Amino acid sequence: MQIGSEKASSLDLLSVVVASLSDGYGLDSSTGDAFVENRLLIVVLSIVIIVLVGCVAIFFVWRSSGRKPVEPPKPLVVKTQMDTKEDQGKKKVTVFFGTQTRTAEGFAKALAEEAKARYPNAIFKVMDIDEYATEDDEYKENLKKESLALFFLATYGDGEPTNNAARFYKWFTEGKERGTWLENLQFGVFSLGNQQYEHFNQQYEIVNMNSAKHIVQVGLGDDDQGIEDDFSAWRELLWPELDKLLQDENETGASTPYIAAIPEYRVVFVKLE
Ligand SMILES: Cc1cc2nc3c(=O)[nH]c(=O)nc-3n(C[C@H](O)[C@H](O)[C@H](O)COP(=O)(O)O)c2cc1C
Repeated sequence: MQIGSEKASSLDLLSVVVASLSDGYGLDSSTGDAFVENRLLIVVLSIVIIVLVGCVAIFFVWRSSGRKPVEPPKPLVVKTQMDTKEDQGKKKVTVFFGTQTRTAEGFAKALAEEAKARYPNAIFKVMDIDEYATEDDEYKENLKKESLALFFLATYGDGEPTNNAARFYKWFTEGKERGTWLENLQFGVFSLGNQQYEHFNQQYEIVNMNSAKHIVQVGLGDDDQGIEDDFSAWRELLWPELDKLLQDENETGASTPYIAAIPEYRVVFVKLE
């Protein structure tokens, strides 16, 4: 074999490599020779593998270049109740909740459900206060459009807001000109807390806006005593106020939504022959 020769072919080189490898692994010289003799087969196999790998690579390049760039998913448009035609002209009430362990959320939903039955001509929308606005400016723009809102806000730590109300709290307490754009907003607040804490129920203060009007006194829910009862008592104060705001003039009373169906009878006298 002409290793030193300048004309040594690549096949010779390969044979040498295979032969030296076989030596290194303790194969005897006859086995090594067998490898060398089959070098053509090895080279052919190598070429086949290289061609196959190349084809696969070309296929993937072709496939990816032929495809349209992946578009980012379109934001999910949530069809709110306000979007439908039959809802237009109806009065709208937004029920916000700021919660950590979901008590406030449960109260907000329970109230909205009962209110829907009482006031079929109004729309009640329950909102996680964090999801109400993605940008701080959106709070202002959205709140300007509200006319009636109910807030269920729990207090944590040293009178701090819940995580989902923290952004709203920061924006609201740092805001300067809220007086002007909240002129049209009427609202009610049910605050959730526990009197064992020093800063009992402080969160309601964040919605204690000057220009906006409380439709009902603030409900102070005390988790230490029976917050469900506090909620029920506050609800009873709320309904008469909502009656005034949401009941149609021709409605007799929202507290009696059930109308009994009275069957009609007709008496027919039959003359017997
Ligand atoms: C860790 C912790 C801290 C709390 N801090 C306060 C507080 O500072 N003031 C208060 O009035 N209540 C405080 N509470 C009571 C909660 O506000 C009360 O349990 C409320 O009902 C929880 O409402 P949520 O389930 O909607 O989060 C605290 C409760 C926990 C567990």
